[in-house]
Amino acid sequence: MLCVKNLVKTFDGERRRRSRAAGAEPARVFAVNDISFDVPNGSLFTLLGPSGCGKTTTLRSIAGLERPDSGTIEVGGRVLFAGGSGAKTVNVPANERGLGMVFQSYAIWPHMSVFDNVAFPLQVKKRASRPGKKEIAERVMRVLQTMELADLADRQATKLSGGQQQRLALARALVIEPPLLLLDEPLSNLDAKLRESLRYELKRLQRELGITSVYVTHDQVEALVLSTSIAVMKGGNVMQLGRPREIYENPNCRFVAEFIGTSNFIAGTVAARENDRYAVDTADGRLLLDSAASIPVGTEVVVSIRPEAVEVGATRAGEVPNEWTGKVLTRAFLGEAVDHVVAVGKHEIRARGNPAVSIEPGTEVYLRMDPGKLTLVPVG
Ligand SMILES: Nc1ncnc2c1ncn2[C@@H]1O[C@H](COP(=O)(O)OP(=O)(O)OP(=O)(O)O)[C@@H](O)[C@H]1O
Repeated sequence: MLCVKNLVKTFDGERRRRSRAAGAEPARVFAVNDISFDVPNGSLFTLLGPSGCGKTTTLRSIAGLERPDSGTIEVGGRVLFAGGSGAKTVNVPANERGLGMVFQSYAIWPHMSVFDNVAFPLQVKKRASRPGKKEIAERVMRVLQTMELADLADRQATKLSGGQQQRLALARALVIEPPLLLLDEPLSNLDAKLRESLRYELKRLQRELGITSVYVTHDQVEALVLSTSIAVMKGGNVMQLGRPREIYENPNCRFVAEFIGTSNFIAGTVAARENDRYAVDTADGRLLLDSAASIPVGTEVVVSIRPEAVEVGATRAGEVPNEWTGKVLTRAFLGEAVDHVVAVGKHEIRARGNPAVSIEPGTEVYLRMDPGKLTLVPVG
């Protein structure tokens, strides 16, 4: 459905004092640095990354609100942008791209009712493609029902709660039945509880309506919950692209592992390998792990393990791989889980588990790490 190829977007950077004196051109900032991705029909694709990584610029380029330096953007086979050396330039204006957009600030029209807010994008269509009054009313009510706002159709838009206003913004984007929906941090202005419930609602809607969407967020949990696939961005580049579980369980670099959740990192050297079973020697003992990666014996690596994959026990299991002895340093109750930070030699390892297992700091414990849940991360 959406195909982005070799997209580059630069901005004028800050002029350095000395180079300004010499009359030099300001340096260019590569907000988006040659990225490519495809979003299949009906899926929700997330651009995830820290502030300034280029996700909004990518989204705005797709929307037609930013003019890329080069690359191509196609939606459903229609070229919306093509540019760069040698290419014939195409740049369809934003209002002719027919895409749905929802932004962080929901920007509903305050002087209108809920119904009129949603009807407006249809009423202002060019005469040839504008639906009749009856059809507009039907389409508006259908989308209001989906968003569970039908009962509030006559209410003035400003007299809605934050969550209802954001649902209204979504309804307004959906009513034009866009081939592609662009969402830029649509939940970030809401409080934590509402954000969570709308997250699930969005997922349900996306599934039911099968809308192809591009979603921008810096919230890794939101990305994991909502997405069909995720592109993790850093400094204008896509560091890893994959399904949520793949990215969470098999991060391809330390940046992704750290960004997508709290991981434990244990440095070591590959000591042996037999098929997919690796032995990695670390400062605090040997770790056995399964990986399909092809890494030669002698390579320095980092082993990553999620806190929830580390089991803490007060008694020794024996005869299991990766059982390490340590001492509980701290314990934190998180409601549905308990975190223990355990000192093992040089390492401090975080374990997250069932709150039924809560162990006093100072206690000697046994950590068990399942070889299938350890990930080899290339150093660097
Ligand atoms: N209009 C602009 N002029 C100059 N630099 C810009 C402009 N817009 C963005 N940038 C720069 O481009 C880079 C990418 O910005 P972008 O807004 O795409 O990041 P982001 O990942 O969406 O961040 P955030 O989550 O904070 O919105 C940043 O270094 C930013 O400072």
